Amino acid sequence: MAQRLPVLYNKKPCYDIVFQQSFDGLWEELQELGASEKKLCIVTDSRVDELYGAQVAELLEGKCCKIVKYAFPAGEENKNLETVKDVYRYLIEEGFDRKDMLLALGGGVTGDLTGFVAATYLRGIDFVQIPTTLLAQVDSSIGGKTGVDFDSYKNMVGAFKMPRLVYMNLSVLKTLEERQFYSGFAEVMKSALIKDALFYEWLIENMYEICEREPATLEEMVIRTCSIKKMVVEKDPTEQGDRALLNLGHTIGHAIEKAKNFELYHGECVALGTVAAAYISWKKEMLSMEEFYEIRDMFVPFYLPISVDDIDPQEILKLTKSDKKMEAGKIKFILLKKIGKAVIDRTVTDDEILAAIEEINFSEEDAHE
Ligand SMILES: NC(=O)c1ccc[n+]([C@@H]2O[C@H](COP(=O)([O-])OP(=O)(O)OC[C@H]3O[C@@H](n4cnc5c(N)ncnc54)[C@H](O)[C@@H]3O)[C@@H](O)[C@H]2O)c1
Ligand SMILES: O=C(O)C(=O)C[C@@H](O)[C@H](O)[C@H](O)COP(=O)(O)O
Ligand SMILES: [Zn+2]
Repeated sequence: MAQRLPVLYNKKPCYDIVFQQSFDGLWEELQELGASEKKLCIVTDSRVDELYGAQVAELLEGKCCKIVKYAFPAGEENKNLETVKDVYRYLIEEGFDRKDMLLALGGGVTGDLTGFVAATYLRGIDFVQIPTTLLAQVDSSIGGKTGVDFDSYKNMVGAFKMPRLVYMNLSVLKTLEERQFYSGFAEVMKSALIKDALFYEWLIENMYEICEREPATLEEMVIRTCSIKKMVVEKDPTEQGDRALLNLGHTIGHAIEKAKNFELYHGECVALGTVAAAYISWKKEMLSMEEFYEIRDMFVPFYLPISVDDIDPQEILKLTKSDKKMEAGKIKFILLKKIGKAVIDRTVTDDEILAAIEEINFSEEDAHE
């Protein structure tokens, strides 16, 4: 029996998150959304297409009006308006109208991009999230933040657009590359750090099983992380307030992602940004020194970086201040009071940011320690 978490939007039931171990239950779920009468377009990236594209298409073949597929080249560098335009053109050629539906099959790049196409094509068309990376399962497929990068600014153009369904086949996590798996784990850690100290303890206790990708452990981990995200986005769907807590590690993280030209993955940059945010929290006497080191060192067994080489602190500062989180000239920073409790802070100074960047700046001395 599939596990299911309903998500509310403006206090009304909006969509379900369905947890399965295969794609077998997908058609049944789509049928509930009237898919028999619709054209469906699977939007995916080249890598996921190779792995799962045919399997998902075959499953839906002959059941809906028409099933087509659009695959774009994998990678963050393609999460942009050019790819969006390519998808629009394909949908027009295939005669998609407002009653039809898009299926985002892939990681966060595919989900963000397809969701944005769904928000804007013909002023809005339904879409379903079928997340296939750990990151997309625990974070990006839920909550309706969609969008693309613009001129290398992260997520600069976007829309809130709720999916009609989030269908997770947890078994696909076994084909993820190590680095991608641990990149997704950074968002798991983030969720525990901002909201759930007990879950954080559980992650430590289950470290071995998580790294081994033991299916029952992964299932519990994904469901618990999704429950945190559900709780946050239900209270504040359009980030007027506390949803910003989900941005822990992202303020400096997005700056590093851009500065490194997407060489480092999103979750890796979130890990670095979280260490920096925890450092600022310690220096502001919000977080104890012990907790700072505890948080920093917790990333290490999950192969996540806690320092980065070849960065220019002044450039990172500049990029941090050009992210979307500026309000009336002040950066909205997410800091930690303790493990399991984050707060929004608007008092972080340039010097505090620079000191935090220095803390994560890899130096020759670190190499000899
Ligand atoms: N909308 C949100 O709330 C939200 C939340 C977090 C992150 N994001 C965004 O998500 C993006 C990162 O997502 P991501 O880390 O999933 O990256 P991604 O979508 O680029 O996927 C990473 C790589 O894994 C491959 N892949 C996907 N599923 C696979 C599988 N099962 N087996 C093997 N390979 C597979 C992909 O082809 C790709 O090469 C960033 O753009 C970030 O900004 C959005
Ligand atoms: O869902 C949210 O809200 C988040 O902030 C989740 C983040 O993990 C995600 O990376 C998001 O895309 C960041 O949003 P942005 O508005 O800072 O671009
Ligand atoms: Zn993120």
